[in-house]
Amino acid sequence: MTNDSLVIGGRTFTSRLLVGTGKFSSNKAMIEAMEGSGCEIVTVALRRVDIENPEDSMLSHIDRDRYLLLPNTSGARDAEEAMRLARLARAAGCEPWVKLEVTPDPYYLLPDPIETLKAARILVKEGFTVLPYINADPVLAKHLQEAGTATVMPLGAPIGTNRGLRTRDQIRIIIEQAIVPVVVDAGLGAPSHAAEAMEMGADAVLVNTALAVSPNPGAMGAAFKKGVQAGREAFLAGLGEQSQKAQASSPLTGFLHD
Ligand SMILES: CC(=O)[C@@H](O)[C@H](O)COP(=O)(O)O
Repeated sequence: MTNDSLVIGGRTFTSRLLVGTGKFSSNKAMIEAMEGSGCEIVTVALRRVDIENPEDSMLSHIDRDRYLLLPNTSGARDAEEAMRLARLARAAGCEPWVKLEVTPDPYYLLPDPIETLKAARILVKEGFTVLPYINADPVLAKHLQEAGTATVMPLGAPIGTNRGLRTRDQIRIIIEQAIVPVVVDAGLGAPSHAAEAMEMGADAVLVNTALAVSPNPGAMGAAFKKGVQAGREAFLAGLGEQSQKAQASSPLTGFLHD
């Protein structure tokens, strides 16, 4: 497929699969997953790394000429904390891009819509390219886009649950109304989940846990890559409508367009 690039914040990407770097058993496993997936954007939790230290044991493994490092504010419990982390990353020389996550509830890790919107408005004004992680709420997604976020990132299911597209109907509305790329993030536990999101018209997906917990992260990354590509190609090709009633596959009349 040609000329089907993903544009986020004015930058063009070939891959529609973003990868998270948490929970891997080793840096080697993380790199294998990244390479297998063909991703171009990797997100890193600012709380887990020493962003100011190029020798940081995890960061030093990521080739920044090859991957765009997308700092995330995972662990932030309110807007202030998230903004502090984002500014810290920029001050340390990272690109002014941030995956904005505000998750006050440690049990379900569901994002706080009010604090996320508050932080997004301020960070956009400060010149950040903001990619907010949200529950699959179409009204919130609209507010964020109006505030100038570069994407919206609705969750398929809570982080780390591998439960797939539990929020399917809401994501469908977000996609229908979106004016920025929709990146389905979190809970995608199998390549088929990623394919389903892409078939619906999502612009990209972000996956971490499914790769990190696989005994073979490189192969799982490659499997997700294929799932994303297949879903995208099916979306562009145009899927048939679903119906309740059976419709014969071999009608007795001639070709539809004779
Ligand atoms: C790494 C990251 O950004 C996660 O917060 C993200 O939401 C991924 O979720 P999964 O681990 O469920 O793939």
